[in-house]
Amino acid sequence: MKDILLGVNVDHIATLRQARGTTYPDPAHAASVAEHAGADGITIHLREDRRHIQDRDVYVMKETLQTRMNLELAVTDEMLTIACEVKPEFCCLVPEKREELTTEGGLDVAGQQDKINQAVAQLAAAGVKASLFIDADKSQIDAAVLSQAPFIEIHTGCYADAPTEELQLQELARLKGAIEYAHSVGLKVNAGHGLHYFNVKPIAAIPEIVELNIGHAIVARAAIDGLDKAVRDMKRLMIEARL
Ligand SMILES: CC(=O)[C@@H](O)[C@H](O)COP(=O)(O)O
Ligand SMILES: NCC(=O)COP(=O)(O)O
Repeated sequence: MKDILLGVNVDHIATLRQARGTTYPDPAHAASVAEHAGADGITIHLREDRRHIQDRDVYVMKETLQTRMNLELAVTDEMLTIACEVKPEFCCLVPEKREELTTEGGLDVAGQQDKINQAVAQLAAAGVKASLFIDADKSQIDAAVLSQAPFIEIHTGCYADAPTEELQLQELARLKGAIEYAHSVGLKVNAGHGLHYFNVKPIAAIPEIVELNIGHAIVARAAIDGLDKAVRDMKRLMIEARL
């Protein structure tokens, strides 16, 4: 059986922190817990609007991660400068829209080939392996090969969000075809977005996938699984205060 890696995305821990402007919960702390639980890497997305991960988090995690950082970034001068300074092991280039709830689609590599080629070369010169977050589309895969990025991450959102089982099976077949093709042309293939406890298995079974990046479902599960202890701890403190 071939190994598959899990990259845990801790953006959603930072979302909770930013909602109140507190210092907790700390994504670096969450990353450490995830690593102790077996995460093979930590994914963070420094969005241009800084809605969750902050610059400071990136620099702190560069010092504290025991595994490796996969830093997701938009293809802008500001972000590429940060990536070249931080030098994460991987940098995943993603599309970004300010008003989106989450990353809605893959990066259009074919439509901005020169810009992506330059970004991949800039990262490579800094010793950072680039990954391109793309849809399961042959023309985007071919463009990724042209860019010389060693990795792609296939966006699994269309599969995860498919409204019926039939459409989900169609999406799964499309993902499998694209992943097989990408692997055959020499790319290392990761996948992720929208994966959760009830839809991950058919994706994890695709043998060419190196790593899955999963965040929202894991953080949501952690909140529910940890709630019992969290309530007990608070109640105990309150009772202790009256003793
Ligand atoms: C590119 C990607 O899929 C992740 O960065 C994911 O989007 C993280 O969550 P947000 O979309 O909430 O930033
Ligand atoms: N690149 C996908 C990712 O990092 C995690 O996405 P999600 O599980 O939070 O939807």
